[in-house]
Order: sequence, then C-alpha cells, then structure tokens
Amino acid sequence: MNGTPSPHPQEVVRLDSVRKIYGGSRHHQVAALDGVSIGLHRGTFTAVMGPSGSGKSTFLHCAAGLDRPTSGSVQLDGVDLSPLKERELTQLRRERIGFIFQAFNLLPALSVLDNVTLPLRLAGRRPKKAAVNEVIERVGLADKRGSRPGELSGGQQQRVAIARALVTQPAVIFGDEPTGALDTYTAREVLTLLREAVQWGGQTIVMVTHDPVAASHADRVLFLADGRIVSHLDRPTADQVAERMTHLGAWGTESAAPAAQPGGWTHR
Ligand SMILES: Nc1ncnc2c1ncn2[C@@H]1O[C@H](COP(=O)(O)OP(=O)(O)OP(=O)(O)O)[C@@H](O)[C@H]1O
Repeated sequence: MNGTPSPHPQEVVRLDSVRKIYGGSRHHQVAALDGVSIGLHRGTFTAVMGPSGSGKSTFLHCAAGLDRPTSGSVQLDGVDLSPLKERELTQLRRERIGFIFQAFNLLPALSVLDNVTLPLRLAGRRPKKAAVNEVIERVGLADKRGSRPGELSGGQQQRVAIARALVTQPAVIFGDEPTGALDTYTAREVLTLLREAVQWGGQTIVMVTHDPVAASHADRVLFLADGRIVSHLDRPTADQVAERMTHLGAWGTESAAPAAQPGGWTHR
C-alpha cells in the first residue's frame, strides 16, 4: 500500500479535483462535491463549515476513505485510495485514521479501558499499558478506567472517544460534529483537548462543525458551498467565522466565488 512517494510529503490528506455525484438518472444528479482540491498539512487542525447540504459530510467521508469519489483522487498519509480494495481500505482506516462522532459511538458493555483499547485489538496490536494509561490520563479519565459509558457524562464519553482515536497514533483524526451533543462549557473542554493533541502531540485533525465557536479552535476553517471550497479563514475568531457563514448564504446562490479560493496550504 506504499505506492510511489507523494509529491506533497508534508500533507497528510490530499484531495485532487474530487467530484462526488449522487443519483443515478441525469435529471436527479447532485454534485455533493464539485471539484475539490486541497492539501491538509501534518500537525494542523482544520474545521470544515458550510450551509446544510454544502457537502461537508461528503468531504469528510471521501477524505477518510469511507466513500469513494466519482472522479478525482484522494491521498491519505501518502497512499492513493483509488486502487484500494474494500478490505485494504478498512485496514488503512484502522491503522491510520481515528474517528470522533457526535454520538460518541462507544460500546456500552465495555469499560472505558476496553473501549479505548478496542481499535488496537481490532488491528491485532497488543495494547501497551503505559501508552494506554498515558492517553487515558491525558483526557482526564484516569479514575474512570473501569466505568461503563452509561456511567459517564456526555463530555466524559466524548473524552473516551478522543482517547480511543488517539491511542493508535493515527495519521489523522476525523471529527463529525464532535461537540454537537455537548453543552457550551463541555464542548470547550473537548475542543481544548483536541487543540492540545495538535499542539503538543503533533496530531492532525479535520473536523466538520456547524458551530463557529468550535471552528475558532482550528488553525484553518474551510468553507464549502455547493460542493466547492469557496473560502477559508486562518485562526479566526468565532465572530469572523459567523460573519463568513452569513455571507455564505449569498455565495451559495451565486455559486462559488473564485477569488475566495484558499491559497497558502498548497490548495489549487
Ligand atoms: N447518499 C446520498 N444520496 C443522494 N444524495 C446525497 C447523499 N448524500 C448526500 N447527498 C446530497 O449531497 C449534498 C451534500 O450532502 P452532505 O451531507 O455532504 O452535506 P452537509 O454539508 O454535510 O449537510 P448537513 O450540514 O445538512 O449535514 C446534498 O444535496 C445531499 O442531499
């Protein structure tokens, strides 16, 4: 699965001219992604925003190898996903990707410890006690190792999910509205943890969110409209993100604003 060396070694995720068309018959086709090209650098935190139906989930699913583009290519950690068979894709996801979902997706019958170590065991790797303990301590759950998810608050459950994502030391963690089910205070705690994982752990995180405050924790916010990246902001405040989202409603009807294509991060 190694293939030829990537021409963009600093990028952990790379999409080139990615289109995703849904719907069989010509008149019912939707371009959920309409020619997206972007590179996301290692050790960065990217938020993806946009109006409902703009293609955020599709972007995440294509970038994470959960869905295949209709055309274009996706590289993950230097691996071109297009030629991979389903089994190889599953293996790559297990080994190189962590996921954090809005609904936590923990196994209720398993303890915190067993939930956290599950991805390692699924990948046939023996959990190293010291490393696992370090991750559990890092998310502040050292005294909850033996608890079941049902005995934890929403914020604590999401911290278990973060530990589970971090434990395999994945090339990238994808978050789908990871703070969507949390109150403001707890959401901030979880976002701070994610920020720390990027800042101190060198983790790469890509997060879809509807929340300008959540997005303001990212290094870069990408804005999607009608399946295209139409704009970006670097280290923005929540107010700046909210303002851009307000404008996006208008851009959505005018189609993509070409002048607003992000530069810098090897986007083309
Ligand atoms: N499985 C599917 N079949 C048909 N159309 C789909 C499918 N999945 C998504 N779409 C369409 O593709 C477009 C983009 O959808 P997507 O879910 O990626 O948007 P989104 O920005 O994540 O939306 P939301 O914020 O509402 O979750 C929408 O028009 C949607 O209706």
